[in-house]
Amino acid sequence: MTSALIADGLTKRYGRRTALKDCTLDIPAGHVTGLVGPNGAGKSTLLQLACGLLDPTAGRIEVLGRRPVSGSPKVGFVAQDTPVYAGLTVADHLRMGAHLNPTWDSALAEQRIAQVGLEPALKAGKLSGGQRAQLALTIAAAKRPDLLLLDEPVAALDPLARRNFLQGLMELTAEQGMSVVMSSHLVADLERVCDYLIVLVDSRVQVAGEVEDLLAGHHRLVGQRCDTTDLGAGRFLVDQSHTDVQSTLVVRSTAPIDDPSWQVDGLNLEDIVLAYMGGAVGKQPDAVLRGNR
Ligand SMILES: Nc1ncnc2c1ncn2[C@@H]1O[C@H](COP(=O)(O)OP(=O)(O)OP(=O)(O)O)[C@@H](O)[C@H]1O
Repeated sequence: MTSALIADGLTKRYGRRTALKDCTLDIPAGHVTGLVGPNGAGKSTLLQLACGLLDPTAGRIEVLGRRPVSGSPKVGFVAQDTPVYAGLTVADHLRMGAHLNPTWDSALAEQRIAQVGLEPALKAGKLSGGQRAQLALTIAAAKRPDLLLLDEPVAALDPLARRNFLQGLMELTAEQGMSVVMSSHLVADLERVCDYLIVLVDSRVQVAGEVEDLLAGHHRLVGQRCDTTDLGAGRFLVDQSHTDVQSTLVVRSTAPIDDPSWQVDGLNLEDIVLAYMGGAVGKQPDAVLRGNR
């Protein structure tokens, strides 16, 4: 199997509101994928379509080569509010997980609970946000899924708890070789753990690809004020700002830019994400938009 998730023209509408529009993706298996975008961009909707909690309005989605089915043992899902049963203990959660999941790995669950310092007899309602997130991750991972979907798993965590959570996630992916798709607003965190990135803005995928390729393929160009409508073949404008004398462009390019009229610098992942989130893509003609995908 080579794809963890394929979407083709995937669209989800709630009544008249479009949450996801014409989304086309092919996420290779074995990656930790970051899903980033502003509030309301459609991230949760995409994850819920991927785990079978929602049905598409139009288009197609395939997860691990099949149409998503809610409750599949091959797919683990941790929802945005890391739901746990307040009246049940940590140990009760593990017993329930074992009862409900044919592929449950008790050793993994118990080892993780001990490792992250969760007291088995403690009721989940008494756990902190970070501990709840660790419990939810443990339950999802102990299913030994091939794909783990995490909806803003670290949003409520302090920096130390976040680091511990992400460290735990990296260990799990290294040990189990599973694919992960994780939404977050914290791009610096995603940069540490993700090797694939999707930027979703206004219900549309603006860019998706291997982090390494995105870093290599995006450039900041600074030079004399210019007309940006013609950047040349294979170059696509992502964002632009101008003063009276100077233009600063963020450009995606299929080849290195070797042009003495520009000062060309690399970008980090956060720069790239911000360029797409606040950038010129949505204001460009269709031809340029298509080129960006
Ligand atoms: N059950 C629903 N009924 C109606 N509209 C919805 C529903 N769920 C989501 N939406 C709308 O769909 C759009 C996408 O929402 P979604 O929750 O997928 O965004 P998101 O990127 O996850 O946002 P956030 O970063 O704030 O969690 C939003 O405009 C939202 O208001």
